[in-house]
Amino acid sequence: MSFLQPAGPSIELGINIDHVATLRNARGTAYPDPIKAALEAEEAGADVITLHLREDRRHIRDADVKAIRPLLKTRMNLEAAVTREMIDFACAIRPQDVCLVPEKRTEVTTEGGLDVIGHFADVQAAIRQLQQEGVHVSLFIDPDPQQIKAAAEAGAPVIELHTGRYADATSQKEQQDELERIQGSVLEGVKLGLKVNAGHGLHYTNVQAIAAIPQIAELNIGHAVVAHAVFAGWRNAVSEMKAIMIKARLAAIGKV
Ligand SMILES: CC(=O)[C@@H](O)[C@H](O)COP(=O)(O)O
Ligand SMILES: NCC(=O)COP(=O)(O)O
Repeated sequence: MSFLQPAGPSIELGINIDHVATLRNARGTAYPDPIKAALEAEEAGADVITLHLREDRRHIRDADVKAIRPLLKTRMNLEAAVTREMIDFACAIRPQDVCLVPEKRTEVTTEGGLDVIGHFADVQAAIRQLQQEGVHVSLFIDPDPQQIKAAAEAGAPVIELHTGRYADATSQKEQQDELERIQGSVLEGVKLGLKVNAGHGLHYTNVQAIAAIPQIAELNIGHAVVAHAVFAGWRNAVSEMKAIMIKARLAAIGKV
């Protein structure tokens, strides 16, 4: 398949359950239960369950990951920082997918992509260690051609493009510029033989343009789905997001 050809109608939804745990942790209760959220999300159409074990354990905890791993019918995408502790933990859990992400203790959320160029040897070693356990490794990077090239050189088969700047754009022009940057980066990634995913800050009215990029394989979405669930219910929030993504993809490739 040429990288200029549409990848097709298929686009997968990874539901990030981090902020179900944020709500649970806020009151130290056992509810809402991230395990229940993961299993119900699968029933509502999620193709992947994404969860980020942060170094400060502010939302997902080790016990959540361990409990959820054997119960999933789909795939687990564990987001982890490039540290000895996290890579060893991920190797012990052996999720289907691990996405290596940057992390700062004081950030409110993941502010940007992993600097693969600046931490090349560590990233490459982490990829190799995880691949020895049969894990598909993804790198969460900015839509930047140099970082994409470095990701391919480091041996990652998958990249996830950070869509935060697109999501946070404060003008139409800025959003359009960011969208074009993402579109160009998707083609760069595909040209290098990478599977290209995307995510961060996507919600029910900004996801369409990203889902419409035909070569994107998977979107990971969390905060907006948890927020919408307050009003719509969890399963509805998941299935509405999936339906919006598929509609946008089919329209983009002329199938509707
Ligand atoms: C890496 C990433 O984008 C997700 O893990 C997302 O950031 C989840 O929310 P927090 O950033 O609040 O952990
Ligand atoms: N990797 C991005 C992700 O998992 C979801 O991010 P968000 O939708 O919670 O911003």
